[in-house]
Amino acid sequence: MITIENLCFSYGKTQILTNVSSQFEEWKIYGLLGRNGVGKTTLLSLLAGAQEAKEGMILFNGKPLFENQDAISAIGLFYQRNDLDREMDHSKVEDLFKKAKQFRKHFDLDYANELAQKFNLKTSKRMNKLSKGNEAVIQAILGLASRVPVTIFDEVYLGMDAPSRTLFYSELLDEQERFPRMFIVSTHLVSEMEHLFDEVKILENGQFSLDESYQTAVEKGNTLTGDAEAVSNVTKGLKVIREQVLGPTKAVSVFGELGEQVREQCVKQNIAISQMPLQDLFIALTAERG
Ligand SMILES: Nc1ncnc2c1ncn2[C@@H]1O[C@H](COP(=O)(O)OP(=O)(O)OP(=O)(O)O)[C@@H](O)[C@H]1O
Repeated sequence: MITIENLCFSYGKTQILTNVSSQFEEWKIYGLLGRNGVGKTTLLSLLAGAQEAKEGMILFNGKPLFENQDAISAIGLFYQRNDLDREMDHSKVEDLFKKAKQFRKHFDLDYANELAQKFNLKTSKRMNKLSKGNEAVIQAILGLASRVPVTIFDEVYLGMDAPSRTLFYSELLDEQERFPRMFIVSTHLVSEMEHLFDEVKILENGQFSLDESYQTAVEKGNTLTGDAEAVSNVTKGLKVIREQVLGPTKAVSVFGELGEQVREQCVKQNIAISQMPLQDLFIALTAERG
């Protein structure tokens, strides 16, 4: 398990993370969401021990994570193009897989080759001759086949075409069933990936503005649609995150638990309640404060 306590991080005078506290538990898939530049990659690199948290704490199974040998062998960070690839620019994909096998004791070479076939990736190709999409595919394969207890994918889908992304998502779910472990996945493709998530964390203004199970998160976002005046009355005092007026009809999205009273009012006044998809909830919540 990874625990973050009062984590602060800055690049020079620019504060990126401010007093972040949270937890990442075993056997769960976490979706890390946030607008461009909020600090997702920064947070993931801290979680992977690639840089040190100078203020606050990051613990791996109760002990400081940075330069902790147990954490180093248990956590893998996979992103579009990493140093291992660069060092191996003139090597073949099959050599990269063999190298990964030496480096990661649970790396499954047969599974990596099986995935390469599924993704139509020729393992005899040299690394510096790969398309951008295939570079991304390699990171997905390395992450899945490494079978490390904590697998972090930082926007690894970038450059992959739609069929490859779909294959990646289904392999990730299959792997999670075969060898349960923790996955932390940062993404902007919320609607495409939300079915993967057990937990959702939205990073905004240096903190998690939402940090809960996927189910709880989506149950909190509802759109009330009906007669404009009736909807305005029912939603008074609720946390409104989006409003749309369509002639005499109004659709108001609210965040938070809807009480029995509100639900009864909606039935009486013919106001439809629909749960917001995570993508819409993410846009509305993060657009709110710009
Ligand atoms: N090494 C660095 N030195 C200085 N500033 C940096 C450095 N790395 C990132 N930043 C800045 O820190 C902020 C957070 O960057 P980060 O890459 O963590 O965001 P992100 O949420 O992953 O963004 P995106 O979704 O666009 O990939 C950005 O403003 C970025 O410009």
